[in-house]
Amino acid sequence: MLQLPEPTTSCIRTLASVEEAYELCRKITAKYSKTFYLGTLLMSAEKRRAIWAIYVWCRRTDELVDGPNASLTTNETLDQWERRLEAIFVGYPHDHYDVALVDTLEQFPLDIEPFRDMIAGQRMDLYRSRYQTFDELELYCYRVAGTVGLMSTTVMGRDETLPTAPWDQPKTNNPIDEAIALGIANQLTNILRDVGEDASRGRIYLPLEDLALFNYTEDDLLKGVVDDRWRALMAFQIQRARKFYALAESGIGALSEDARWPVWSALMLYSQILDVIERNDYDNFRQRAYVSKPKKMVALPIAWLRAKVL
Ligand SMILES: CC(C)=CCC/C(C)=C/CC/C(C)=C/CC/C(C)=C/[C@@H]1[C@@H](COP(=O)(O)OP(=O)(O)O)[C@]1(C)CC/C=C(\C)CC/C=C(\C)CCC=C(C)C
Ligand SMILES: Nc1ncnc2c1ncn2[C@@H]1O[C@H](COP(=O)(O)OP(=O)(O)OP(=O)(O)O)[C@@H](O)[C@H]1O
Ligand SMILES: [Mn+2]
Repeated sequence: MLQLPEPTTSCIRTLASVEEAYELCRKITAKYSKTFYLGTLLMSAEKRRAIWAIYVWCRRTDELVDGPNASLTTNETLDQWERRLEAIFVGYPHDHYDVALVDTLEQFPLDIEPFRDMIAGQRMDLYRSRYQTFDELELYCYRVAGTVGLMSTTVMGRDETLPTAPWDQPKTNNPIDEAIALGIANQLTNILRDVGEDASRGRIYLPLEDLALFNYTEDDLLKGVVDDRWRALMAFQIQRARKFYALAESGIGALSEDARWPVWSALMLYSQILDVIERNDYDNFRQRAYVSKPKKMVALPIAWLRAKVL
C-alpha cells in the first residue's frame, strides 16, 4: 500500500501537487495511527501537515523492515533509501509522498541527522533479534522513536519566551532530552503491547538481563507463559516506561503554546496502553492492549487543561 510504482526519471511532471501529496500523507497517518492522527488534528494546519509528511516517511522506513515485503530488504535497500533521503533534503522528490516532505523541509528547519539515525535503527532490526541490556535497547528506541521526538519538536516549535541557556534557569526552551524521552516511552509501550506478535516472529525486544532478573526464560516468552514471574517482569517494564513519560511531561511546557495540547494528548493516549496492560492482568500475549475511542475522547479535555496549567 505504501509502495507506489517507481516513477521514471522523465515523469517528474506527473508527481502530485503539494496539496495532493499532503492529502495522501494525511490519509496514511489516519489509517495507520489513530492516536497520533488525533494528536495532529489539535495542531495548526501548517504543523499538522508537516507531521503527516514526517509520519509517512517514518512509516515507510519502518515498513521496509517490518512490512509485508520485509524479507526482501537488505542493507543495500536501506543504503538506497538513505540516498533518496539525501535527495529529498536537496529538494528532489522521488515520488508523490516525497513531494510533501520536500515542502515540509522548506517550511521547517529540520536536520537530516535524526532521519539518518532512524534508518540506522531499522538496520538494527535486520541483523538483531535480541537485546542483552537495557542500554542496548535504549539505543534502538532512540533511533526508531526518539528521533521522531526530535523531528516533531522542530516542527512544533519551542516557547520563544523562555531562555535558551541552562544555567540558573529552572526551565529552558530546548527540551531535547524530554522529546527523546517521549519517543522512547512510546516505543517501550509499543514493545510491551506487541510482545506476543514480536515473539511469533522470533523477536524479543525485552532485555534478556531483565528476563533473567525475574527467572523468566526466552523459551517461556516464546510460549507466552503468563505467571507471577511474567507479571513482575511486566510491572518492572511498565514502571520504567512511566519514568520516561514523566521526564517527557516536564518538557512539554517548553514547547510553543499551540503544541502543548497535541503533545499532552498523544502522551496521555499512548501511555494509557500501559494502564490497559495492567487491567488485563499483564496478559499481553492473548489480549491486545487497546484504548477505546470514547476513552481517547475523555482524555482530550484533561490534556487541554494540563497544557494550560502545567
Ligand atoms: C502528535 C505527534 C507530534 C505525533 C508525531 C507522529 C509521528 C511523526 C510519528 C511517527 C511514527 C512512526 C511510523 C515511526 C516509525 C518507527 C515506529 C513504528 C515507532 C513507533 C511508533 C508507533 O507508531 P504506530 O502506532 O503508527 O505504529 P504501530 O501501528 O503501533 O506499529 C512509535 C511507538 C514511536 C512514536 C514516537 C513518537 C510519536 C515521538 C513522540 C515525541 C514527541 C511528539 C516530542 C514531544 C516533545 C516533548 C518536549 C515532550
Ligand atoms: N486487535 C487487533 N487485531 C487486528 N488488527 C487490529 C487490532 N487492533 C488494531 N488493529 C488494526 O491495526 C492497525 C494498527 O493498530 P494499532 O493498535 O496500532 O491502533 P492505532 O489505532 O493505530 O493506535 P496507535 O496509534 O495507538 O498505535 C489499526 O489501524 C487497526 O485497524
Ligand atoms: Mn498504530
